[in-house]
Amino acid sequence: MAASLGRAAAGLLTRLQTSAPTLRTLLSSNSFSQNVPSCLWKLGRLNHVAIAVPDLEKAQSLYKDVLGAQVSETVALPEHGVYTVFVELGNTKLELLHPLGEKSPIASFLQKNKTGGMHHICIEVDDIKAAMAELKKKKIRILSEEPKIGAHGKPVIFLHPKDCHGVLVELEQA
Ligand SMILES: C[C@@H](C(=O)O)C(=O)SCCNC(=O)CCNC(=O)[C@H](O)C(C)(C)COP(=O)(O)OP(=O)(O)OC[C@H]1O[C@@H](n2cnc3c(N)ncnc32)[C@H](O)[C@@H]1OP(=O)(O)O
Repeated sequence: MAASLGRAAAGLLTRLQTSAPTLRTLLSSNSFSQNVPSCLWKLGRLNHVAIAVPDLEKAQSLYKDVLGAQVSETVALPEHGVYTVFVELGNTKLELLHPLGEKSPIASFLQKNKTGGMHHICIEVDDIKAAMAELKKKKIRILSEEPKIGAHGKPVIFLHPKDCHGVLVELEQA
């Protein structure tokens, strides 16, 4: 009786020793980690790429008349200090931006980039408040205390370009 108990205990010990690395492999394998959310919010699709332009009519005409894209009317967004025009591209959009008012956030950008240039990218998120909380913890500077309502009538925030490898990043609640 004692001998058979001893043999069973030894067998169990052997199985435990071999199962620990197996468990580690399983835990680190893709099939396992893909099902474990790393945070409470998720990035979605690229909503738009924004281009600051010194002459909105000329830029509109380039995309509409020369490149044949579908181009929206000009919309003034005084709370953002910009005029916007959207260019439909099928898989995403371009947002043409032009300064509105004396305190426009794109004025100094256009002073440095006289002929215009890529100003920001906008990526959708499923939970902007959760994104803000986590990004703050990770010391990414958010350029407003609270989300603002963006060009699509949805809450948006901007992340400092110096914390995003030189690119101004807008996050929009999907
Ligand atoms: C309607 C809405 C929507 O789509 O829903 C919109 O588009 S609103 C679109 C307009 N709104 C926004 O952009 C809101 C968020 N933007 C901001 O808060 C500001 O523009 C900042 C990004 C903080 C820049 O502020 P400001 O122009 O006063 O500072 P600054 O000229 O001294 O720039 C500080 C440093 O950041 C760099 N920097 C400035 N703007 C940049 C940009 N767009 N992309 C990459 N780098 C940029 C400068 O070169 C400089 O680097 P160096 O020190 O190395 O020279």
